[in-house]
Amino acid sequence: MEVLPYHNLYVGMIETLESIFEKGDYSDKALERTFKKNRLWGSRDRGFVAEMVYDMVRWKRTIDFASANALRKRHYWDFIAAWIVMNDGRLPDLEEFKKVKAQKIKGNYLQALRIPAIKHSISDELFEIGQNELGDQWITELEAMNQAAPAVLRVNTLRTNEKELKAELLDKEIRITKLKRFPDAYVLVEKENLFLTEEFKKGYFEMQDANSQLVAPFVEVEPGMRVADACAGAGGKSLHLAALMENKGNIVSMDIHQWKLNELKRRAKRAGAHNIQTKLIDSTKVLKRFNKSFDRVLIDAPCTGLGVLRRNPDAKYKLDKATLERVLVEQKEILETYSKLLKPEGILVYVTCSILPSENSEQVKTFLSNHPEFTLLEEKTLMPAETGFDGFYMAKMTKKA
Ligand SMILES: C[S@@+](CC[C@H](N)C(=O)[O-])C[C@H]1O[C@@H](n2cnc3c(N)ncnc32)[C@H](O)[C@@H]1O
Repeated sequence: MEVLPYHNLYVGMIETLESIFEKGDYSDKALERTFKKNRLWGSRDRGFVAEMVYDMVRWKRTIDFASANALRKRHYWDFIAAWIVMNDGRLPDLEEFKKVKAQKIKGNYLQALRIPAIKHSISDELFEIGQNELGDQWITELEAMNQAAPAVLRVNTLRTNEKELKAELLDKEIRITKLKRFPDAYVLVEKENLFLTEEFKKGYFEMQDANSQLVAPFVEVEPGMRVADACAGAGGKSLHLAALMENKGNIVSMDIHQWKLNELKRRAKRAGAHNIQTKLIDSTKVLKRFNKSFDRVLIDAPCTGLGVLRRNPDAKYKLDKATLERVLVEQKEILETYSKLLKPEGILVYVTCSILPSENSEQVKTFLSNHPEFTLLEEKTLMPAETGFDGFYMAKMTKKA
């Protein structure tokens, strides 16, 4: 690991970690604030701080153990030192690192490796949940999800095409390579902040994990159809559906939060997606008029997010059994409620970004046993370790005439 020696970088790092660990801020937002405050940092400085912060969030529990609970004592310098020592890095020659006992840290770290939940930096409760549902596979998946996620983009075919986007980005020395088996997915070769590019502002692409890009094609939409995106959030899937439908037909993007739908509208405008209409679901009554009116219903259900821990490592310490129980009830209700919107012979797709069978195949099995008018057409579980991308589950069902 390359370790930069400048004192101010560590001060910024500590401020960022405090706001993440103590105030519960999102890592990207906390980093953004730190960078705004330190405008003189160059790209190498920013890259170093960002990578350290993301890694330390990912390995928080392991580092805390190796540093003899530095975090609990709010000894952030010791916490950072432990991370550097664990990675065989050279501690910078700074006053705050002078008293660090590297041998002690290494000894603690060896001990940490013998306790699975600490080794994989996850809460005991969540470790147990995964093990109960996935057995030995859980460790393999945890190992995969403790890696940094690749940056993947989806070319927005409503605005541009592969050739044009590639050429424009290359002009700025940004290289992307095509991912086989994913029609519009490209992976970023070197780290870059793509959100700052002119091409992003023009709506030429969206950042979207490769497996997530398999959801909209799974819905089998066609131009001119009427489609409900029942849990649309900020619209990742709605935008992709609009592109596949070539802006023809009608997508109703629903959510229980207006602020998410506002963000969706903003993104749709940028992406040139004109066939999306948003609908706030503030009571199930508003859904009555939509009964049996859609050719396709996509339910991208709220879930534990256990397939996307790479992007959201903080969840490893926050998710618990009570959250899982609550989410299971919500998913069941959402399936009941929104499946009513489907026309006979239409297609209903249930999706989560979790890898737990209880949120996935078991939910679908229960739904099908209560609804003999539906039949299962296809089911896919995408595991992070096998695919190299985020974990997803999708089930395709149809309703008899
Ligand atoms: C997995 S996220 C959706 C992500 C989104 N489809 C995307 O591709 O960006 C689940 C969404 O379901 C919404 N939600 C939760 N309960 C809901 C309900 N009863 N009806 C509609 N949406 C709901 C949440 O607000 C959240 O935005």
